[in-house]
Amino acid sequence: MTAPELILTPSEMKQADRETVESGISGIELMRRAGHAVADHAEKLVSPGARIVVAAGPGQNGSDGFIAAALLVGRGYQVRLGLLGSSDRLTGDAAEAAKDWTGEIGRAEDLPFHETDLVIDALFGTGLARDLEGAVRLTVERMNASGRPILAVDLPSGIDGDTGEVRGVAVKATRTVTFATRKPCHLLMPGRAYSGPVEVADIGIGRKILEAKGGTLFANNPALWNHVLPRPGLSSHKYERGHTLVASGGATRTGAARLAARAALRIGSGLVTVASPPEALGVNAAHLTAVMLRGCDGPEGLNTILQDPRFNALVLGPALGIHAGTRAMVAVAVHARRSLVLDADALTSFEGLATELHGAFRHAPTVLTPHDGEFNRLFKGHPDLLDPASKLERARRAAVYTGAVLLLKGPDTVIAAPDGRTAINENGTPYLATAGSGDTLCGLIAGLMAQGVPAFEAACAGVWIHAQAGASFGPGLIAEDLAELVPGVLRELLK
Ligand SMILES: NC(=O)C1=CN([C@@H]2O[C@H](COP(=O)(O)OP(=O)(O)OC[C@H]3O[C@@H](n4cnc5c(N)ncnc54)[C@H](O)[C@@H]3O)[C@@H](O)[C@H]2O)[C@@H](O)CC1
Ligand SMILES: [K+]
Repeated sequence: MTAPELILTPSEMKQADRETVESGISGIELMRRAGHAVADHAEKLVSPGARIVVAAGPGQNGSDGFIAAALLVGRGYQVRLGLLGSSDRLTGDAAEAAKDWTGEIGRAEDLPFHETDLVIDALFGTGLARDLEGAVRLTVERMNASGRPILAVDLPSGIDGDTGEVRGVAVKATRTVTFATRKPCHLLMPGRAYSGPVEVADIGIGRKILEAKGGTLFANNPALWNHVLPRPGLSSHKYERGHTLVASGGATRTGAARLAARAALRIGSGLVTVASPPEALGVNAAHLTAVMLRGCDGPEGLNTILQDPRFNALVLGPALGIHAGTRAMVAVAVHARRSLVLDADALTSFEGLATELHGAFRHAPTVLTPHDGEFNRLFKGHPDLLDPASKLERARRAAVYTGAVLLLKGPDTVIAAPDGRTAINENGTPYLATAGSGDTLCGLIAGLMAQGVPAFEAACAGVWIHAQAGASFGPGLIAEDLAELVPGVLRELLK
């Protein structure tokens, strides 16, 4: 089984680095390995004889640049190096690394970015501490304007390693070589777009150390959850595969629930029922076949249905209406302690009332699936949840606050569990931004939970499968297609 891909934050990586040094590999040796990895990668991009320009910063990111520059000269490249600031100010390992370079040290500001075959960006890495301004800013702008291929060392300079945000201005890299693990900025937008394809170089920091210092943040891919996906045995029957209930909106707002229901069925929920307001029974009945239908008049109706313990997973929110009745249905669901997915109107009905959800979901597996707008409305008046610059941090805090798995949607969907585990998704496609796409996602997650998949894994798997299905279709995708594409994705996963 492949191990899940760990993502370490800059400060976690610093600790892993320190621990590795304590275990006997020197700091300068780690830097040399990093420099080697950069040189090796550059060699894949341009052939010996080519011109390479290295822009080095004052910290260890610059040191990696110095070491790579020296190696590349030895391999027959024409290398020019420019430093930000004066070389007299380099200290410790950085001063040591600079000694490898015996060529001229120019000023980073003066480098001929337009007249080179490759730029190596070694200005700043994980030590970026403030926005880029003045001469540094101009240097980065000139680098970007050159139109030449840019290889970023560790991360594109100007991108915040934790948040993926641009600090004033940032290098638009063609590719990035990073060390030991990817950092959050390689997966979170806009950092992901600025990084280009990212190669992770092994510089000898062991998995045990990485797990001890990080261990809570992952790239969302099948290695994280494939082992808990339901694999029905020969003797399984539908009642063992769970029963998902999806609440429908009124007569003119029923499609969302059916999309969710269909998705729950496709992902393997043994039975799926749409709980419909009496006035919408006709329209729902006209469109449902394998999915069953039951009348459900508001919170009381839901309470009655949930007396039957076989309904073990529930979707509330899609087109349900923004009002007190929806809040009351959420309260019924919470009280019934079923696996629960809340989206759309079920979240927006609590606009400005998030305190009512404080700790509310601690007692049953629950997944909340807001996009940024819904998140901001839901947690209005809670700056501690809204203000962190990092999407990771916002999702993590909201998960702890509510006791639910918080799935914050976007091109870089973040899934955070109250216990701290967090994953960042990256297989999304812009074609998923289509009406009803979110309803389908709810159904996938609830359908997995109905089959006993824990909330965090169900949310992660649901997001990934949803995105994979969308990507496999591409242009022209509509939400109705998504559930029909799920079997193809599952077939690959369950091989
Ligand atoms: N385990 C790892 O990840 C390893 C990382 N190494 C490298 O070490 C780097 C981190 O090194 P450092 O901690 O020295 O940090 P950086 O080299 O990223 O930057 C720190 C320096 O930049 C200055 N600085 C920060 N923001 C600035 C701004 N906006 N404008 C002007 N100056 C600014 C700081 O004063 C400091 O001198 C990594 O990115 C990576 O390249 C490798 O050398 C070895 C192993
Ligand atoms: K860099």
